[in-house]
Amino acid sequence: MTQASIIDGKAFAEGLRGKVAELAAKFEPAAGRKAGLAVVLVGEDPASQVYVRSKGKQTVACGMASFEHKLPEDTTQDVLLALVDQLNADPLVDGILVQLPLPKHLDEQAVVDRISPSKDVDGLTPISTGRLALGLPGLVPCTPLGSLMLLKDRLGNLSGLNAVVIGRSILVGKPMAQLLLGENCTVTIAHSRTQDLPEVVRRADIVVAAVGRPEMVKADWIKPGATVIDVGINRLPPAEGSEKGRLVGDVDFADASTVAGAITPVPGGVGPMTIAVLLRNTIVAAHRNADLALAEDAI
Ligand SMILES: Nc1nc2c(c(=O)[nH]1)N[C@@H](CN(C=O)c1ccc(C(=O)N[C@@H](CCC(=O)O)C(=O)O)cc1)CN2
Repeated sequence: MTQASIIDGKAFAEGLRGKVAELAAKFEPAAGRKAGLAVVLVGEDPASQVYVRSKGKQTVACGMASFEHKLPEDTTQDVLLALVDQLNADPLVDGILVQLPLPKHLDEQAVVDRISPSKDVDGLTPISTGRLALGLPGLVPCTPLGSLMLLKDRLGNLSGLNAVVIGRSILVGKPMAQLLLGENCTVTIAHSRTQDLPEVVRRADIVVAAVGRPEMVKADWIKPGATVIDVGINRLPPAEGSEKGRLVGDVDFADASTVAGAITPVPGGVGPMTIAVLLRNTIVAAHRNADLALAEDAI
């Protein structure tokens, strides 16, 4: 039985952060200030708190300024929009990220829409989304861009490959499909209403799973030798006697590894790329905002 090679997102992310740090070190004397990232967290969601803490630490470790804004769970839409306006106007802030999901009473899309496109390091505003769809340069959502970087590093040219993206979220599925289309893949977006999903996935040279259903994709869904990118991060219920459940992806890793050519693990695959690409997008935005040249394709 063959065994898939493991795509090490943690190591790749470390390399990317190293490149960001080099650029940030050169940016500071050229611009007369550090590149800056503002992260907004509303409420007490434990996973979001961990991600936001990690973002702050990694921003500072790369030599950029981190501005953290923590708001209570009962924050009103008006207060949140006023904070986004304030960050849009702040010349020390190059990138703004509102951690998702927001508490249910808030209108997520309206908040994202308020972010200035020049500071949209999450790539979620209508302008960024439209530019991606048109194939124009812009800021691209972090998880899909990180997944594409891993794919290109593993496979080189993706042109002509069949890609199936499972999931159609704004954060991952849709932008991922656009990025793969931009690489001349033949792209299928599968979702909860797709008929005979295993059969659709079996045609794919590249599978990107982003549905949020623990270990849904099995070995017999995978074309032998396919490259599998697992975007899912699901915490299983804790086993008896332990406090925390195991973290698994949307792909049954042990099972799919017997058929795939290469596969990302969870943890240590796509997850670490999400924050590394956020830092990459921040230094890119900083150069644009300060009118400094940067070879964006090189990072
Ligand atoms: N505004 C945004 N909100 C959210 C995004 C986003 O890109 N923009 N993505 C996710 C959460 N996320 C970052 O915000 C994120 C998820 C996972 C990881 C990560 O490194 N995961 C580790 C495991 C971590 C653990 O033990 O729990 C891994 O996979 O190895 C980083 C960032 C939703 N919200």
